[in-house]
Amino acid sequence: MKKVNVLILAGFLGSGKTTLLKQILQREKEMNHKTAVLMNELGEVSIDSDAVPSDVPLKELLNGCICCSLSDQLEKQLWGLCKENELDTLIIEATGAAHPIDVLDACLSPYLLDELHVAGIISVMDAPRWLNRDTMSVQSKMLMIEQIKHADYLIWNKTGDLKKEEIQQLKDDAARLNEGTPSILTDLAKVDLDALMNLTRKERKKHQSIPAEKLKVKTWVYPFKGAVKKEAFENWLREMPSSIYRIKGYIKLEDEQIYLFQYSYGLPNYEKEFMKMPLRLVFIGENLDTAILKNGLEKLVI
Ligand SMILES: Nc1nc2c(ncn2[C@@H]2O[C@H](COP(=O)(O)OP(=O)(O)OP(=O)(O)O)[C@@H](O)[C@H]2O)c(=O)[nH]1
Repeated sequence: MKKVNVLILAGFLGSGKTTLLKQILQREKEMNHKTAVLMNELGEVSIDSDAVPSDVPLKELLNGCICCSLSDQLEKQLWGLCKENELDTLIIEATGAAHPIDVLDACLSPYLLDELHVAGIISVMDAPRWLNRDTMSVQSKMLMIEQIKHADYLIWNKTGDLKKEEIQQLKDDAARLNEGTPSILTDLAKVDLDALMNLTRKERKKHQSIPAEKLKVKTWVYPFKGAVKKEAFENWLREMPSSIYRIKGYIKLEDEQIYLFQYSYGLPNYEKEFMKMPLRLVFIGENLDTAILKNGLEKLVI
């Protein structure tokens, strides 16, 4: 029986996994491959699913991490996707807080052995965040190290504005932490998709699990009552603690237009949204002081 080729997309919050996923889906469509996506988000609200075209079978696991609290559900959902569709390829986008080996373990369950061929783990790393990782908690740093160590293909993303020494540092870190693994430096997760799809999974190395309770990454959703002024919002963002790793959701600006808003490692990004989406932002980070956040956000509403 033909097995479904599985790719696991890993990498810290906001590193560029969904940006890569969109390109893989486009390539698989051009190759006439039937592809499905299993997407996991830490928050209770799904935002990234909009990146998946409506003709691609999609299952979502929300409000937890597939490498720990949702691992049983991951097996069930994978089974369902394989049984309901005649798939060639299945892409799992893990949350940025997931340990890739724990996700791999769930895919290698005896229950799924006849269904899946796991091609490997692709880790997308936010290069500027990695270079400045000393501002992060020990656990988050450890998780990023694990995501690099266990990659079968390593993508240093967001490298466009880096200096020569920083590029060299990334190359040295890749060689030190995961010698011999293909690694590339890029922007907007642009990669040679043929090379990526011909991945070979390496021998498993011993891994260091990082339990969710130790990682302390939490999510919080803020529903907006109205539009906000972009300038005031961006001033507020600049004052935000660095332990807020990621924000995503829908926001209305003073032009009364709704935008898909994304924020990761200091960079805000707005994309016009033409559907009437609920105005809310998902915050993901450590030590979220939701009272202070709420107070600041309320003041922004026009
Ligand atoms: N400046 C810059 N922004 C990028 C690059 N790649 C991705 N982004 C932006 O970074 C933000 C996060 O990208 P995503 O692809 O959603 O990241 P992700 O890893 O899927 O995020 P989570 O699923 O929340 O962990 C988005 O606003 C992207 O447009 C890049 O190379 N440079």
